[in-house]
This record gives sequence, C-alpha cells and structure tokens, in this order.
Amino acid sequence: MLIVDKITKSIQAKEIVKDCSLSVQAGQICGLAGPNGAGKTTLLNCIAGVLVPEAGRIELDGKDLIHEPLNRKALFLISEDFDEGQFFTIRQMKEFYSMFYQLDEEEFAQHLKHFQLAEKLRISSLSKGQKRQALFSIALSLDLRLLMIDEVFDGLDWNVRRYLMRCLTDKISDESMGVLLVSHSLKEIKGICDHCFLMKDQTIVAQQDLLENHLFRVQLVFLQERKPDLKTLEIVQMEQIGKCWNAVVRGEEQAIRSVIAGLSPALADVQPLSLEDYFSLMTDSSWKGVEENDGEVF
Ligand SMILES: Nc1ncnc2c1ncn2[C@@H]1O[C@H](COP(=O)(O)OP(=O)(O)OP(=O)(O)O)[C@@H](O)[C@H]1O
Repeated sequence: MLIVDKITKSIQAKEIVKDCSLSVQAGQICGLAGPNGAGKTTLLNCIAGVLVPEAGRIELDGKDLIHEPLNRKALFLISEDFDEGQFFTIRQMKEFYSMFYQLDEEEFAQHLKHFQLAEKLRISSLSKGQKRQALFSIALSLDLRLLMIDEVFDGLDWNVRRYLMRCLTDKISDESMGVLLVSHSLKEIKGICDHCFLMKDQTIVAQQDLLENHLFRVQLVFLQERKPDLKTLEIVQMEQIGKCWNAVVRGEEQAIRSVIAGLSPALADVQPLSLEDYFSLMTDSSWKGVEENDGEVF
C-alpha cells in the first residue's frame, strides 16, 4: 500500500533523511521509533507532502505522492506541532477538513461525544489534550487509506489512549487502511503495532515484525573452549565471555534449536529477544527508548 523507497531530504544543505525506505500494508499498524533528531518527523512530512524530497519514490496504492498532490487526499497526518489556533471552533475545524476529505458526520459526532466535546466549543477554550482529541475525532472520521500520527499519545491521559488504540485497531481490521505512527514509547509500540521500524542517523536501520518474533538470544556453554559453528544460522551479533557464547540469531526457533542441539553444548538457552534489546543492539547504548513502568494498562 504505502511504499517509501530511498527517500532523501536535505534542509539548509544538511541531510535530514537519507536513503530511507519502509512500507505499510493495509490492515497494518506500523510504528516508527528512534532517538531524538533521527529524522522521523521529517520522514512523515515527506510522505504527507509537507516537504518535498530530493530523491526517492513515495507511492500509495501505486500512486505517486511526491508529484501528484491530489493523491494525498487518501492520507492524513496528525503532526506533533499541529496549529489548531487557526480555527475558531471545533465545527470550523471540521468544515475545513470536509472541504478536502470525505468526513463521516455520524462517526465524528460519536467520537466528540465520547470525549465530551461539542462542535460549538472554541478551540482556545480547550486544553492541549482536548485539542488533540478534537483532531483525532476528525482524523478517525475521514475516508482514508493511510493515517499517520506523530507522537501518537503525546499529552493524552491513559483513558483516551486506550480509546484511541481501540479505534485504530477497529479502523484497520477490515484492511481498508493502514496506520504509521511515531512514538518514543516502545511499550506503546508493542501494545498496538504489528511491525516496527527503527530510524537512526537519518535512515531506517532495523525493523521487526511484532506479531511473529524471529530474533532470539542464544547462550551456549562448551566444556572445551571452542567457537561454535553456527554458519547455517543468521547471526546478528556474537560475543565470547570465557566458555560462554552469547549470540543474537534471526530465524525460526525450531531450526535454531536443532542446529544448537547438533553442537552438543554443555548448556544451551534460547530466548526470544525483546524489542528493547533488539533496538538497543541496533543503536548506541545511550538510547533505549522510553519504557514506562507506571502501571498504565495497554
Ligand atoms: N526546518 C528545519 N531546519 C533545520 N533543521 C531541521 C529542520 N527540521 C528538522 N531539522 C533537523 O533535522 C533533524 C531531524 O529532525 P526531526 O524532527 O525529523 O527528528 P525526529 O526524529 O522527529 O526527532 P524527535 O524524536 O526529537 O521529535 C534534527 O537534527 C533537526 O534539528
């Protein structure tokens, strides 16, 4: 559905996004994570047409998004720094977007009601979170193929987060659309996404399927000191500490276990690799994502 192929974007002669590729399928919620300044927002802005990349291809359902602005009618970006101040009331905001998109009035009214908001309310009278709720009410009521959300749950309380997660999951369930969201919270990404891309140093450096884990942490201990022959496996990383070998391996668990059994180690342990560990491995140790432990329910 969405194909981003080798996108490069410079601002003031500085490369902000470099050779960046990703894809989102209909029926998928994809997360985009990465350290501050990696280029995530810039990439979303390129897809949304806010910025024009110098090189690369962006297509939605095979239609060019870079050079054909009308094709962008099938997508919507809820950006981090959206300026709601340009509208007087929620109704005015809705009417503005209705000029470009097909908006389901009934669905919009339902979301507003859930958030205990009314169309007549002045935007300036709303809190930061309520402004975002009004914008979400609009975005969720549009006839879209792709919804993109920057800092998805920023400024929203846990009840609203849960409601939005349910709405997004409902939206993609009939495979009529896909979602691409940026979050610094790996917990949020794990809670809602099917697939996650990691962006670092202006490009996508890793991705992981969150429905099926194909990455494992393998620990092997041999009685004699020797390097295990794991040639038939895809090794992401391997290190030796004395007689213990620690490896991160990509593949099917059964196949990994059977190769290991053939090596007859004194001790063997195979565990799925967590998203945090994988991303820590792929980035420097200074960024481990945000992992909340505050009892939020997701
Ligand atoms: N208009 C601009 N002019 C100059 N530099 C810019 C501009 N927009 C972004 N940058 C630079 O590009 C880099 C990437 O910014 P971007 O906002 O895309 O990163 P991000 O991954 O979304 O970061 P964060 O997680 O902090 O929101 C940063 O170093 C930023 O300073």
